[in-house]
Amino acid sequence: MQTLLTSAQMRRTDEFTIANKPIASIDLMEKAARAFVQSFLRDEFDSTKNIAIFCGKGNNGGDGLAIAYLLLHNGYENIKIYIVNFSDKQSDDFAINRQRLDESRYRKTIINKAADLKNIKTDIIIDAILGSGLNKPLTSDYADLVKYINKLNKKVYAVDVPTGFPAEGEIPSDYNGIKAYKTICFQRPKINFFFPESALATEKHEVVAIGLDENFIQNQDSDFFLIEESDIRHMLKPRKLFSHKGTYGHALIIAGNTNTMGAALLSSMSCLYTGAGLTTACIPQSGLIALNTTLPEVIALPRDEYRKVDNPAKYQAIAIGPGLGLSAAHEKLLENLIFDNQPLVIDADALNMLSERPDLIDKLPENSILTPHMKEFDRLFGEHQNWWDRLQTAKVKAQQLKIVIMLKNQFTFICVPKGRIYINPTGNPAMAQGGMGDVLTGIIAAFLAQKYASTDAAILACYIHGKAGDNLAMDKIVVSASQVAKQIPVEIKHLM
Ligand SMILES: NC(=O)C1=CN([C@@H]2O[C@H](COP(=O)(O)OP(=O)(O)OC[C@H]3O[C@@H](n4cnc5c(N)ncnc54)[C@H](OP(=O)(O)O)[C@@H]3O)[C@@H](O)[C@H]2O)[C@@H](O)CC1
Ligand SMILES: Nc1ncnc2c1ncn2[C@@H]1O[C@H](COP(=O)(O)OP(=O)(O)O)[C@@H](O)[C@H]1O
Repeated sequence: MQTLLTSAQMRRTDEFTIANKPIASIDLMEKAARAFVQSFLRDEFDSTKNIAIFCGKGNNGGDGLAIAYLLLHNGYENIKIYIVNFSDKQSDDFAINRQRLDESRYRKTIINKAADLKNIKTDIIIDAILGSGLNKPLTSDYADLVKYINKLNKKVYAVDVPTGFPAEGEIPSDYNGIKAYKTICFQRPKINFFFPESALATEKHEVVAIGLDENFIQNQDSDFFLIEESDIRHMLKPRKLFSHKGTYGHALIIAGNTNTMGAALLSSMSCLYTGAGLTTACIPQSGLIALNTTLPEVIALPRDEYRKVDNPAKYQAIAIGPGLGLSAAHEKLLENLIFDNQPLVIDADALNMLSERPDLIDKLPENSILTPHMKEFDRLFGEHQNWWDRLQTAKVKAQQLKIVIMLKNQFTFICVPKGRIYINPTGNPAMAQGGMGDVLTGIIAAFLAQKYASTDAAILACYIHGKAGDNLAMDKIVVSASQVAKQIPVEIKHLM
């Protein structure tokens, strides 16, 4: 897991690295600039392009100057350097890089106020005005300059963080910072890059290592952790010699209705393909033929007037919700399951019924897993105006109720009872299609059936679900939920 840090913690890491490694502050800046340029050159290899580099007077601007220097040395002739002179202060390393530039033949333009800028002709912009030192919203000249740059509608590469974008905390809905095409950030992604609102500031980000002390970073106190493939490889348990279906547990999927039988099929299919020893689908009578013909391996349990799961203890995992439909009978079924006090996976309509019965929320069995998307989450726990606040609520609820909350999105946040938030990096917009969440629910149930702890099951399921989607999307514009389900055993095999 990568520990993710706030700007203040990054600054401390910076200081610690300089104090404890044989590297001076200016050399760290040089390393950052080199790492930026390496990544930039992979995208922009045409050295005849016009590049405008805007540099503030802090360390972000210092990076910008070093980047300009390196690009010029790489044969990029058409570089214009703009020094944003809106403050009397300058950082030491900015000053050193500025002096180096002053002593060279390279020219620069000083901008004393936003209105100084007129008729800039450029193909590409590098934004090094303000970085992680941002400590208030952009106003006056900074706001005007950024507005001007955004209006040029050019490809903007941001250094470390787009100017005006808060690295953590609430992202204002009226965000007025730089709108970058790509942000190349140092050592760790900013926490806020994982929120949907970050699309206002950057289309994508790439993290480049600059030699900061990894031990120091990993040992910082943080709630945020980015899941890595190596974690998944460590967590997965191989199937054992002499094992049999009983070894891998029995999962019960309570799902489907007359018009939504597909949801039950998708969840059951992914449960089967994730390796549960036995999968039983509790479905409406009307779905029996569909189940028996499409998934002959799955046991059918008709749900007519079904109000109670007989002997729930015989299942190692119970998931309820996909395509279930809302009814008094289903609500009773959910209530009874909650009173049975066995951990549950609760998705879709089961979440919607739960939001109508707040009395049941407090009674959720410990280690249950809730898988809401944004709207389901807000129905359960109240409206939120932004993702930062929503995530804070999810974190608190997961701790209070001792459950796992998977707040689904492009980057899903997995909030666990210990107060940690795991961020899943896999998945892509080709997966934005109905049924994808049903598949996720089946995968979670299968991992629980195989006796993975709730937190591990949630992390594994989310990562592998997204990874399957990523690999399938390499040559497809859209990936269907059943394709993802069928890809799961292939992904698990690759990861083992
Ligand atoms: N740690 C790392 O990994 C490494 C970091 N490096 C680089 O350093 C960057 C951080 O640099 P930094 O700390 O000097 O701050 P930076 O963003 O340049 O701002 C300068 C000053 O602007 C001011 N200011 C803030 N907000 C404002 C506003 N809205 N409107 C007006 N003014 C505002 C504020 O000054 P103040 O208001 O406090 O006087 C602030 O101090 C980081 O992003 C990365 O690029 C690498 O070089 C090496 C490794
Ligand atoms: N753009 C995307 N990038 C990554 N994952 C996505 C994207 N869109 C959807 N997904 C994933 O697909 C699933 C959708 O869940 P959900 O909205 O409950 O779907 P459904 O109810 O149709 O089954 C989630 O796991 C989500 O993370």
